[in-house]
Amino acid sequence: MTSLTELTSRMAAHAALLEQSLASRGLPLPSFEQHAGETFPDVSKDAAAREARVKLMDDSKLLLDLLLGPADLINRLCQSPFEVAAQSIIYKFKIYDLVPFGGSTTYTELAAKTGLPEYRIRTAIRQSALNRIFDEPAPNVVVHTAASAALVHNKAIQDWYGHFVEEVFPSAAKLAETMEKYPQSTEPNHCSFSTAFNTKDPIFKFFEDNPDRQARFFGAMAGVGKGEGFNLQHIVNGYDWANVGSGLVVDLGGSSGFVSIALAEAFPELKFVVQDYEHTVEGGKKALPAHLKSRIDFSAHNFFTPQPISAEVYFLRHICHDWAAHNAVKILKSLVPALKPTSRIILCELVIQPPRALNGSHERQQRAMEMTMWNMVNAQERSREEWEEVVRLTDDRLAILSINRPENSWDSLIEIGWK
Ligand SMILES: C[S@@+](CC[C@H](N)C(=O)[O-])C[C@H]1O[C@@H](n2cnc3c(N)ncnc32)[C@H](O)[C@@H]1O
Repeated sequence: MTSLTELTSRMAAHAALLEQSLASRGLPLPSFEQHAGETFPDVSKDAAAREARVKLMDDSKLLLDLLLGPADLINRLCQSPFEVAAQSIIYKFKIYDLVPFGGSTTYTELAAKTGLPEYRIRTAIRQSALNRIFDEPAPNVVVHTAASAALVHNKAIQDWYGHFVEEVFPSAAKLAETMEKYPQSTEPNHCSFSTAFNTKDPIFKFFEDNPDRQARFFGAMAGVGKGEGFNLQHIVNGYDWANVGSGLVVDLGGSSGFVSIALAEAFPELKFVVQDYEHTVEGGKKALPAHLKSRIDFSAHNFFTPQPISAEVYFLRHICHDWAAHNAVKILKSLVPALKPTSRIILCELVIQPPRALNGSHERQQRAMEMTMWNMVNAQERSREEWEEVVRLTDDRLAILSINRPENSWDSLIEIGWK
């Protein structure tokens, strides 16, 4: 049993600590006012304040759940699809572009511009405002909040949001139906995404044939790298890249090459080849900054076929989690003949923890990633033991040499080499 007064006293102490840290750094109080920033004021350099913020998030969720009680908690959870459904209207009709930043509009004007009935627009925006995306400060007056403004000003957030409301959301609704149809399948196209989009292709092939969706997906993936947990600096600082010297890094399924770019900027000796589907590497090549052209190359390569390049490091970020074990093993097996005695395979992936081993926000992120892999690709995130099993099935001469999760990183760097 939890005492509400004890819980809220603990929260008050953490809130005071956090506010002191903000004040001592000259940072503003957190706000959703439209001119406020996109992220919580940066207290990342103050470990106690960071910890207080995480504890407050966990405690405020606990407080809300306790105050709801079991039956109302279920009721509220079951209403949550409507929260995303409202966002799908906002995305489809680009309502964020129709509200002037710094000014206001009306439901009447939004109805005229979108061709939707005024009462429908009003319902969608009032639902969304409960999540602080748009606000109605006076009747029939609609303004941006900092969150809705982020959808206008930050393309990566917009792409991430679009991918979720248009692809993840309809897929999630098909999960139980898909599991009933293919209860034991590990095929990549037996997933709720394939059911929702009525395709026999795995998602990446589907995207390859739908360039607009693919561009949005890559925008979304690049955006993920900008959040604190998936910040690319964790990769830059989380492995001894300097020790690779002027060696070659092959970035398998490297998309537009954004990880290789971050590493190349930090380690001027390293060289890279980014491998992915043809459209993808063509796009990456075109967008590559001129000063990196001599050190980052792109080549189309299917990672299920034998690796043609001999390199010091084969780097795979968020690749094996897209595939069931037998396919993850196939991807790694295709590297084995190319491995030199000193070569390393580095996986940048989550290492799933049991319940309550992490703080609530971190655990929520892990569970969301597990659900994403299940829904979108019929694959899975893995625990340490499950990663060890993938390596053992690849080649029993290989082993995990180290696993490093940099502080505040969601991903770990899993280093694999010869025993
Ligand atoms: C989840 S994304 C990860 C992208 C990037 N590594 C990152 O960290 O965000 C998976 C990538 O694998 C690529 N991919 C999927 N199947 C592939 C295949 N058979 N051969 C090469 N690349 C593939 C996709 O095009 C996509 O860029």
